[in-house]
Amino acid sequence: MSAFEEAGVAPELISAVDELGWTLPTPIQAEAVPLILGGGDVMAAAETGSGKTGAFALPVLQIVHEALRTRQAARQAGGGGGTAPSAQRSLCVLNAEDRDAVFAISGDGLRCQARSEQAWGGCRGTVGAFSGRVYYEATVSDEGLCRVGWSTQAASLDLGTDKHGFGYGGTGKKSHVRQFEDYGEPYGLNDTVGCLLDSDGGTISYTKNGALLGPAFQLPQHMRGQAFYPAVCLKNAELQVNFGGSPFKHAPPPGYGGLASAPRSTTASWQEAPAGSGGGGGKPLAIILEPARDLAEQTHNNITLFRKHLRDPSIRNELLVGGTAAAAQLRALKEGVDIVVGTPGRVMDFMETGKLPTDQVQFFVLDEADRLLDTGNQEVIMKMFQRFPKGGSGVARLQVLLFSATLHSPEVRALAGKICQNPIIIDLKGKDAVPEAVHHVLVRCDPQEDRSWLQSAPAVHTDAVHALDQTGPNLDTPENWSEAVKRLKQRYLQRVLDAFQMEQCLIFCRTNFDCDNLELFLNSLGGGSGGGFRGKRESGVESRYSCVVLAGARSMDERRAALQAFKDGDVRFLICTDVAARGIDIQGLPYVINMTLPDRSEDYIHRVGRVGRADTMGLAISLVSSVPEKVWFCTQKGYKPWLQPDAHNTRTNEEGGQTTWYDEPQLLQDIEKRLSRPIAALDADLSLPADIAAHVAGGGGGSEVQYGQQRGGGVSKEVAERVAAVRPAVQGLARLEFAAQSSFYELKRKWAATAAHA
Ligand SMILES: Nc1ncnc2c1ncn2[C@@H]1O[C@H](COP(=O)(O)OP(=O)(O)OP(=O)(O)O)[C@@H](O)[C@H]1O
Repeated sequence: MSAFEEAGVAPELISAVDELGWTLPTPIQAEAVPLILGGGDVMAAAETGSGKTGAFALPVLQIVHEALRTRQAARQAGGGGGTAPSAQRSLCVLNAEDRDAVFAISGDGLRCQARSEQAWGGCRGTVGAFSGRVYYEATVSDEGLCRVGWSTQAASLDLGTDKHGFGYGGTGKKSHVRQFEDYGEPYGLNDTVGCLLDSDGGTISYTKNGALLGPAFQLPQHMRGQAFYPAVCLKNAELQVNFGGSPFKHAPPPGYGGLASAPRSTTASWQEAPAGSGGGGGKPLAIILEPARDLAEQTHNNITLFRKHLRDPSIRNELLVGGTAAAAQLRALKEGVDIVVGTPGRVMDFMETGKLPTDQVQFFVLDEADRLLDTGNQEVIMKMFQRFPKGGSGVARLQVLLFSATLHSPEVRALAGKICQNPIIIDLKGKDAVPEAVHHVLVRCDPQEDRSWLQSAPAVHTDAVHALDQTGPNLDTPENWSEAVKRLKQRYLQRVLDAFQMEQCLIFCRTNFDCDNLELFLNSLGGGSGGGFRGKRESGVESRYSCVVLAGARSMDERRAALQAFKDGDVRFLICTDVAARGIDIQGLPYVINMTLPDRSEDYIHRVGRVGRADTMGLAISLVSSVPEKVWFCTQKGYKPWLQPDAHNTRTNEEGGQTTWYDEPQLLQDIEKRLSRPIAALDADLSLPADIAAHVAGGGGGSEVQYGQQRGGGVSKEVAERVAAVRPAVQGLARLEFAAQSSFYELKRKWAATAAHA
C-alpha cells in the first residue's frame, strides 16, 4: 500500500502524482491531506518547497469530485440534486447574444449571414451537448466563405482558431488552433454539411449532402464531457441551419440524433446555469486565492495536472487573474467552473458583478495567507467569506484552509479567528522555516577597499538616487560611497556568476527599476533574451549572461514567457523582484542571489526558499554592502520617482522625500537572528567557506552532491537498481503484513461478537 493511499487519496489522484514521480507524500501532505479529507478547517505552516500545494490541492480535488459525482448521480436518477436543469427544453436556435457584431440572424434563429468581405463573423447555438451523439445541418444559401462545426463557450467565435473550437470550411479544410488541414472535399452553394458530435467517443465528423466524410477531430481527453455548441463562422456568406426542429435533408448516421431532441440530461444551454459535465450546475465549489498572478497560474497548472484522471464527471478549473483579458474567463464561468484559482482583485470583481456565483462554495483556500494579508487583502477576504454559504454539516460545510511558510503573524491568527472553525494547526517547522538543503553565504561589497567600481567598462546603470549628488573618485561622502556600492555590486555579480560557472540562477532585486538596470548590465556583457530568447542553449549561440525579467511592472504575457524560458533552460538568469519570491516553483534550481537584502527577514526566507525545494541542494548568495546605501522607498503607490529624480523626491522619507538609507549589516543581523546562525562570507577568491565546501562536490570533502541535485545521493544508478531489485520482495511482505493484520482484526471482531452473544 502506498503512503498516498494511507492518507486516503483517491486512486485517480495517486496515478496523477505517480506520473509526476511522487512516490511518497511529503510530511505536510501526510499530515494535512487526511485532516482536510476529514472535513476540518486547517492552518498549515511548513518550510518553503515542502509540497504545500499538493497538501491542499489533492484533498480539495477529491472532495469536489465526490460532490460532483453525487450530484450527477442524483440528476441522472431524476432527483435533481438541488442543481438540476429545469425540465423545460431550451429553444435550440442560433444565439443572438453569442455572436459577432457583423453576424445577422433571422427572426426564427435558423438563417444567418455575415456580409463583411474583410472580417469573419461567428455565432454559436443556444444549446450544446456534453454527452451522447448529436447532429445538425448547415446548408449554404448564398455564395461566400463558411466554416461550421462545434466549440465550447471558451472558444473564440472565429471558429477553429483556438484550442476550444473545431471547424470545417468550404475550401475543404478542417481547422483547429489555426491549423488548416485538408479534409473531406470543398462545399458551396446549396450543399448541406452535417455536423456530427460524438461526445462519449470524443470525435467530431462531418457529412456532405448525406455522404460521411470520416472523423475530422479526436477531442483531447481533458475536453471530453465539456459542453460543445454548434458554431458557424461566415465571411460574406449566408447559411440555413437545422438543429432537428424540422425534418433533416439527409438522415443522420445511425446512432446520431438531432441536437434539438437530445435528452435534456445531456445538454447545456446558454440561458441557464449550464449543466456541463459536472454536477455542480457549473457553479464553483472551491475558491483558491493566491497573492500573485504567477503563483495563481502555477497552482492552477498543478491542479490541471492532478485532476487529469478524474472523470465522469471531469473537473473544470479556471484561472482568474488580472492583467489578462476578462472575456475568456467570463466565457469559462458561463460554461461552468468547479474550482477557481485566482488573485483577490479579479475574483472579487467577478463576484461583485454576479459573474462568479458563490452559493455552492465548499472550500475557501488562502495560499500564502500571510502575504495575502501583507498586500492589503484583509477586507476583500472578509467580503468574500461573507458571501459563502456557512450552513450545513459534513461535506456541505464550508471548509477554510490557510497555508503559508509562515503563519506566526498576529494578523494571520486574527483572520483565522474570524473565518476558521476550530482549525487544526499543523506547524511542521515553526516560524523559521528554511530547508536544511539550503546553504547561505554572503559576499561583502566594500567600495572603500575595492575600487573596481571606478572602471568605466562594462557600463553600469544605477537607480539615479544620486543623480543630483556629487560623486567621483576622490569624494568621501555617504552619497558617493552609496553610489559606489551600487556600481560595485553589479561587478561582484558578474564575478560570482563566473566563479560558480552558473548555468541557472534566480537574482533578486529590490525594485522593478533595479531589475531593468541589471538586465541592461547583463545585456551589455553579451547577455540578453531577445525576441524568442536568443540565449537559447540548443541554438548554439548560447550567451554566457542570457537573462529575462520577472517583475510586477512587466505584462502578464511577458512574465509568463520569461518564467517559461527560464524553466525550459533557454536563458540562464531570471532577474526578479519579490513577486517571484512567494511560491514560484522551479525544479532543481541550484542558486539564488540577493543583489540587496530584503528589509524584512521573512522575505529572505521566501526568497531563499526558491532553492532547496523537494530536498534539492541549493546555495543562496547575498551581496552585502559594508557602507550605507540610499535607495528608493516610495510611499505613494504607482509613483516612479526614478523617472524624474529631483531635489524633493531624493530626500529621505523622514524629510518628506521618497528614499531611505539602507543599512545592510543591520539587515544581515536580523536575518542571522531569524536563522539562528551566522552567515559566512565567501573567501576572497569567491570559493565556498571550508565547512560548506565539505558538503558539496568539488569542495574537497568527498561529497558527491551538487547544487541543484537531490540530497542523500539516492539517485545513483546502483542504488536505483538495488531498490528495483528488492521492491517486489518488500511489496510481497507488505501484502502479507496487511493480510495478517486483517485476519487479526477479523478474529478479534468474531471473538467480540461471540463474547457479546455469550
Ligand atoms: N510528494 C512529493 N514527492 C516528490 N516531489 C514533490 C512532492 N510534493 C511536492 N513535490 C515537489 O516539490 C516542489 C515544491 O512543492 P510546492 O511548490 O508545493 O512547495 P510549497 O511548500 O508550496 O513551497 P512555497 O512555500 O515556496 O510555496 C515541487 O516541485 C513539487 O513538484
